[in-house]
Amino acid sequence: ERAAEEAAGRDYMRHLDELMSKARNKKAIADWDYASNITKFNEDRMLAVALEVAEDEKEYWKETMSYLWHEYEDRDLKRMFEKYSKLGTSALPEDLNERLISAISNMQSTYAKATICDFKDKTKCDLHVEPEVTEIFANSNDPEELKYTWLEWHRVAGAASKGNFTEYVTMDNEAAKLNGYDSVAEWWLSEYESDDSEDQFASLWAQVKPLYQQIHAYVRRHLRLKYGEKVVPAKGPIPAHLLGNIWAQTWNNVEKFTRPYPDKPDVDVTTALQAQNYTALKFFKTAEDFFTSLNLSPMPELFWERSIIEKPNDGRDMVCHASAWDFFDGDDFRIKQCTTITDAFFKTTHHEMGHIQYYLQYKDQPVIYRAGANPGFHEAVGDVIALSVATPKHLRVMGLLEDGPDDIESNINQLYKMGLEKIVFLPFAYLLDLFRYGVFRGTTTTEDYNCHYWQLREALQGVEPPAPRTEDDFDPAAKYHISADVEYMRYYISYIIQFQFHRSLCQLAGEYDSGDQTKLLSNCDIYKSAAAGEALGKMLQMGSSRPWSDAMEVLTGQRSMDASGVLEYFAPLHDWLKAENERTGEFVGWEPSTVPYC
Ligand SMILES: C=C(C[SeH])C(=O)N1CCC[C@H]1C(=O)O
Ligand SMILES: [Zn+2]
Repeated sequence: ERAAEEAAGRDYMRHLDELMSKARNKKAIADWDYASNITKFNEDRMLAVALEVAEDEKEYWKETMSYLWHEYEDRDLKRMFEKYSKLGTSALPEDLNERLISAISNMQSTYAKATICDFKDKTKCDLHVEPEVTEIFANSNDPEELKYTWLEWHRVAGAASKGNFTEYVTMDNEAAKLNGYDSVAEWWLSEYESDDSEDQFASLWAQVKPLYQQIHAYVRRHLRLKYGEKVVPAKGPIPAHLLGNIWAQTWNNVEKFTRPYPDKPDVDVTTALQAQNYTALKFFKTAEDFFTSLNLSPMPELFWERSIIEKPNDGRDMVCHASAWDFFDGDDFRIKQCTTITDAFFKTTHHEMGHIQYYLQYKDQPVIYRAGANPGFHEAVGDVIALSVATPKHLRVMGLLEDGPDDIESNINQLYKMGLEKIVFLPFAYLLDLFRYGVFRGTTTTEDYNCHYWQLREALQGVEPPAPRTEDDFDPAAKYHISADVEYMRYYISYIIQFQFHRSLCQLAGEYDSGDQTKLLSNCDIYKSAAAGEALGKMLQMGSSRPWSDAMEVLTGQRSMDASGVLEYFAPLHDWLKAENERTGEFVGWEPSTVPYC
């Protein structure tokens, strides 16, 4: 009897998979059309399709819940039913779902359309965050220009969305409760499939915090030398506008004037890319070549036809923030990004193509399993490839870096450059969702949004705002993912596990052996390694069909996330920074900020 019931359940799952493939395809097309051309017409169509699909999903859900899947023996069949039992935002009554979708699309539109005036030419007022504001933070050395630009961007893209954000929190929490979660925080955490995920995240931070504090202290000293004691306090947090990035999330743009050994040859990839006339298309073809060198999949024809790889110049409003899209029909996969010819975008292109590669590897899974093993896995794929590309060894193979010394000092310079991207990012990524967990749980109310945000920014990241802040400001929404309802713990996890993946892939490629000092993890390049490619492909093909520990084990032999990969990779830098901060007597850590923000 039960066997017959399970057989009926299996048939139903096959049928539902077909229906869900069509529903998700229809929704993805409407979402793409809106994000790539923000008009009232496209917004209305996106909303109408979302509500129509939500109604269909409600019907499917009723049918799904009529099966006795809790008693099923077949673990895989049970896993599929369990995942389909979570209706998501479609569980909301139509009017509340409409309010939720509108609140998010209003924030997305505000962020995409936000412009500021130029500091030097106040008549030029069409500066967007990409590329103009990003470019100012990459190249300006004028604290006043940086402060002005920082304040303006946070006014037009942050404060402007406070109302919509509050509406979004209320509606999204309602949806969470209808799915059996106390708040959106628990819903987001459920994606990591452990009952102690928050403790795991906290323990990872405890492991990497000492390394972060060392690089923070070193950078603060060099910024103080450059801008003076009045601008950069000796023992205080670092003012957020001086770190080369509008969100202070990665600091690679201060590398050129803070390098440990300035007289060693520079590794300025941006200059080389521009000098060699790289184009956005060449970025994509180069990234594709790395994946095919591992015997992984090339980009399909439709990808090249339908992706948007440069900012359109037809005056349309578009969500420029880089994204990779699965249209759930097994053929249509696209990237949308506003490429500029910089080292940062060269890496972003690999990052986005990592998402596409994951989509391609699991495209034959049932739709319900076409996701990362956990959200961090999806963010790690492209970055793992970029870790190989970023090595001097690989850059020389590409002709982007002339031959130079492979001595200790050059290696410290290289590790420092990588640390400004990978170590520095960890507290930022961690705190962004610590902030939102507090908001969803109600421990942070609308009266203390900005205060709690900056308390976390000071406590974990050791940065402070360039000027006093009040609750009329709403600085979190000045970051795309807060305005676009994109969970962010995935990036924190990615920046930890990508080093576990990199270490295993490097061992498979014969590029790394922990006992062999001549094979540094930070100089490993897995390019053309069939063994590495095969192992990576096997993990990616699993999608979310098994708990992420099983996927992690397939590639690394480990079943848990740990910081041993990142600590091993940066060990020489950690030692060097400790010695250097002792030599200069730099205070490690930071005293409370004197800038009022609560
Ligand atoms: C490139 C993407 C799209 Se998934 C992105 O949002 N990233 C990649 C690095 C961290 C995070 C960010 O830009 O904040
Ligand atoms: Zn990503």
